[in-house]
Amino acid sequence: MEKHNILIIGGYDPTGGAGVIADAKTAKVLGVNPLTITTSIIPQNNKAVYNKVDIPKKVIKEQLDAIFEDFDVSIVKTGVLNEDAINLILKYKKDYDFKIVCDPVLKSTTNYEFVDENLLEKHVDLFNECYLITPNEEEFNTIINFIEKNNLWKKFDKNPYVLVTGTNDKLITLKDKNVIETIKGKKIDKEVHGTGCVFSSAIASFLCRGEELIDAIKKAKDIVLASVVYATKTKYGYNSNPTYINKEKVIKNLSYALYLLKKINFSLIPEVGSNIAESLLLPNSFKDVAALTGRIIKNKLGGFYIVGDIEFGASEHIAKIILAAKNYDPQIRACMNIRYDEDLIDVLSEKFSISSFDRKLEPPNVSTMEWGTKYACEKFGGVPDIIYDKGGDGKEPMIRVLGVDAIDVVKKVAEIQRIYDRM
Ligand SMILES: Nc1ncnc2c1ncn2[C@@H]1O[C@H](COP(=O)(O)OP(=O)(O)O)[C@@H](O)[C@H]1O
Ligand SMILES: Cc1ncc(COP(=O)(O)OP(=O)(O)O)c(N)n1
Repeated sequence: MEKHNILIIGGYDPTGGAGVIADAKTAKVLGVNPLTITTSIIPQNNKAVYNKVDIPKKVIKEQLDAIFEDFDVSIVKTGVLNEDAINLILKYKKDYDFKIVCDPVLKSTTNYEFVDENLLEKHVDLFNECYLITPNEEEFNTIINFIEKNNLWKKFDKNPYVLVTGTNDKLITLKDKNVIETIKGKKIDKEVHGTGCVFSSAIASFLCRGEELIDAIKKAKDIVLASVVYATKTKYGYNSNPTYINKEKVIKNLSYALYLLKKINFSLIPEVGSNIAESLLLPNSFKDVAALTGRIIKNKLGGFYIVGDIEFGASEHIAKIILAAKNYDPQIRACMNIRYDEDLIDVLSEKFSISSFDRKLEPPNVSTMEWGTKYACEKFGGVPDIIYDKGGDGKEPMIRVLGVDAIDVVKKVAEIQRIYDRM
């Protein structure tokens, strides 16, 4: 029987940017089986929420009965709820041993109020039974003020964890509010629909996989950051896109990229050899970048050898290009250096975006790759497909191909090789 079942109970956002669809996408990306119960249909998009139609209590109960009759559920993650849904969850909590992660969605990013004071008081009954509550700072202050104003602390005989979310997230317990841990984050300049849903369902999913709470939160932070970086642009905003980029994914991409490279007659190999690298999302150092421990080098038969293994921290040179490029486009995580050819560059401009730097302009005491990549990206106004330089004292001219992952880079290299072979 499926071990990792998470039951998501929340509202239905037809765009999939938030609500049970966003939660289910997140759980699925994390290898957890998403069981979902819809409490209300909420027609909306990134411009506005247009309605909220509650599902009848009988139908919510039938969904619960059907699931618990056939599945073991270790974690229940809640989003937009109504009073009937809360009463049923509390009833089931008495009969089944599951932890509740509650994302108290009081209002939407587009300022639609999901919860009035009567329903907020009902939420207080639920909070007491939660393992973790994940309000953003505004929701947290609303909840605490409401409990204080209505003298509702007497309803709490338990002390649930609360993660007050923001750029940095603060883990406390509800009653004594001592800070247990602060989880630091990176803010991307983008307003994305559904980040609260993705974050809380990612935490719930990692808990479902057996992670301890603080580890689950830290790993979920990477997921929600990726959901922002890879968010889907819509007419009025961005929809969250839960994405899991971990070391396993990076190594798999590089392995498949090398498999593809062996399928082409790759001959654009520089004297110093080529390397190909891919990083984790928003790498902090070359240790977050995987590459070949050796090189791709020419053999005497006009082909090439792939020397070494794929390891994180294996290449500082190519890593510096990716580390610099990420500041211009966080989706660019891969790069490969190939042989420079002047005639080729002229032709490539018809198919690829290109920029360059001149080593003669390099300031003293800088990393050439870091300075050169920044220079080329500034000149281009982003990250181009290709960055080249014509070499310098004892330095071979070089073409560097950049992309969203190693597979993307090798596909570009294959096209460049086809163009070169036709010249
Ligand atoms: N633009 C962003 N860049 C990076 N992280 C973000 C961004 N937007 C939201 N997050 C993260 O998603 C989580 C939930 O976002 P938050 O704004 O706190 O809640 P909500 O979206 O429910 O208002 C937080 O950990 C926050 O850091
Ligand atoms: C059905 C549904 N559930 C949750 C939300 C909240 O989404 P959003 O407004 O983007 O807020 P966060 O998920 O970022 O807290 C919704 N709009 N619809």
